Amino acid sequence: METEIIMSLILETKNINKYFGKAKPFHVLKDISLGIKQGEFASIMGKSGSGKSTLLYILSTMDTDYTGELFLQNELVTGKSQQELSHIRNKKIGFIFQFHYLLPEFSVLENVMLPAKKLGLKTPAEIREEAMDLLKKLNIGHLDSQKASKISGGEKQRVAVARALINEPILLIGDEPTGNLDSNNSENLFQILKTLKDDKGLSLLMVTHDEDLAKRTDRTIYLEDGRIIE
Ligand SMILES: Nc1ncnc2c1ncn2[C@@H]1O[C@H](COP(=O)(O)OP(=O)(O)OP(=O)(O)O)[C@@H](O)[C@H]1O
Repeated sequence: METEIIMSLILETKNINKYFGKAKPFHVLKDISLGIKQGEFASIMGKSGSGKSTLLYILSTMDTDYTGELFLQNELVTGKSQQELSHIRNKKIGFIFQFHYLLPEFSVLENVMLPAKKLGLKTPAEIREEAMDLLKKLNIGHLDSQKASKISGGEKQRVAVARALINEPILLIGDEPTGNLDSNNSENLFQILKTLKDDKGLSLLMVTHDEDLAKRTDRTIYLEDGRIIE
């Protein structure tokens, strides 16, 4: 029984601790142990300064300066080289941020294709076709050749979702993905994320300040002063 539960974890942390500063260290994350199952949509909430972004950086393998262990699909990623981590990140994790970080002078299609080109597992023609498919599924197929700087905020976030999905990740991590959107676009994006979970069995982990959205996820992880509180 226990094996079954362990097998289904997409992401797991064991006793993660993090300090900022050397002379007078500030203990920012305290014994964080959590697991995200396949097909689970989890949200992270907590006051400003509680450690949410710091935790996301570690979970997304971008910050390696911590103690404890991080597993992705039961594989220990803590201690791997930056090159290995970059490959794992590109292949397994999709990111959506509050600010989309699209390349403004590139077209919508080019922005979506970029992570797949970087990963280098498919031909440009295959990548183009898959990027186009994603844009169409997100109802922005008609914007493919528009410059990213020339589309609306809600459209930019949908492009960011397509970009996050192009390498078929197992986990989507969002740092306040709806934070910069009006309520209509926020709801729209939330529905898109929920569909990805329901239809594709994708695991999602999203930091949000929106209590109503958090309530509609499968589980909310509350952080207080760097600690998970139930
Ligand atoms: N590079 C750093 N050096 C020192 N302290 C830092 C650094 N980055 C963050 N902190 C501190 O760590 C704590 C947690 O910061 P973090 O950004 O993770 O909080 P947060 O919960 O994401 O906040 P917010 O909701 O405002 O984004 C804060 O007290 C912050 O001031």
